[in-house]
Amino acid sequence: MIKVSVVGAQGRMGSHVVDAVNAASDAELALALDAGDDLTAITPENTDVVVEFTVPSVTLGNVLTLIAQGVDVVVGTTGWTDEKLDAVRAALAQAPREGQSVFIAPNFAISAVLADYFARLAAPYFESAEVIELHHPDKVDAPSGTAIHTAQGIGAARAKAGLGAVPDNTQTDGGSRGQVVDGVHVHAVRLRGLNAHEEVLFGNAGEQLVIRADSFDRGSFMPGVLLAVRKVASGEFPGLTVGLDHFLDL
Ligand SMILES: NC(=O)C1=CN([C@@H]2O[C@H](COP(=O)(O)OP(=O)(O)OC[C@H]3O[C@@H](n4cnc5c(N)ncnc54)[C@H](O)[C@@H]3O)[C@@H](O)[C@H]2O)C=CC1
Ligand SMILES: O=C(O)C1=N[C@H](C(=O)O)C[C@H](O)C1
Repeated sequence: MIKVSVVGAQGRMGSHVVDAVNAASDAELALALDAGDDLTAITPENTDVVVEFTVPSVTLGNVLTLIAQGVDVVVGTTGWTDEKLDAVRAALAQAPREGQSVFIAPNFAISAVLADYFARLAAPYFESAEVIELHHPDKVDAPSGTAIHTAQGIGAARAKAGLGAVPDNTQTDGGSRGQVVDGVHVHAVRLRGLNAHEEVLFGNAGEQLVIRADSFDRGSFMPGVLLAVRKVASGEFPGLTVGLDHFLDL
């Protein structure tokens, strides 16, 4: 049995993870902690893997504390920058247990992971590319971590293919052109009734490709979370891994 603790256990995602762990035949719930709880209660004696779904402003601190506690961590919280990822790598290099793992996924839903993957494949073939993400209005960050990751992937694929800047003759902009991430415009919609959705638009003269992923329910993230827990617990992924695509045979 994999002993799993959940940090952010009272949140929208954390509470689903608690239920998913309780329902899994190969995992058991250890501690379920939330804001104000002492994370040093989590130790290698009671926990193999911690699942962390909190808020962008606290996740790095939580992950550093958990690394120092000697446990593996699966992170779904957004807000990760290159600097923060470097801080995790540095902490892992000093970790108390050999082969400790941290896994961070911008998105655990298979539809979103594949949309992101397909977007990277398509990117070299189109002059224009834009990303639209659409979420529930209780989300605290914009654009979504997934949209940033998708735009970064498109930007890297365009650069590798030698594509220049996307065509755009906008002369005035009050903010409607969105946030530019690695040369790709990213737009965020917040609408009651939505959960988590992303559309990637590619354009050439006379043609368009749209890749869309819709997550209608938070249950859609749980198979990916449990897959990550099992992969991390296997000990085959020491160090920092980012993205569920690493665990899929793509
Ligand atoms: N990677 C993925 O597939 C997904 C990622 N997310 C991301 O997960 C994060 C959480 O999303 P939700 O569950 O919707 O948010 P939420 O606001 O419902 O839950 C966050 C929870 O974290 C708790 N918390 C705050 N500070 C804490 C601390 N210092 N220590 C422990 N717990 C603390 C809060 O009390 C709350 O219960 C967001 O960054 C969101 O973007 C959301 C859905 C899927
Ligand atoms: O806050 C959410 O809900 C989600 N957050 C993640 C993100 O910002 O990409 C993943 C998914 O989009 C749901």
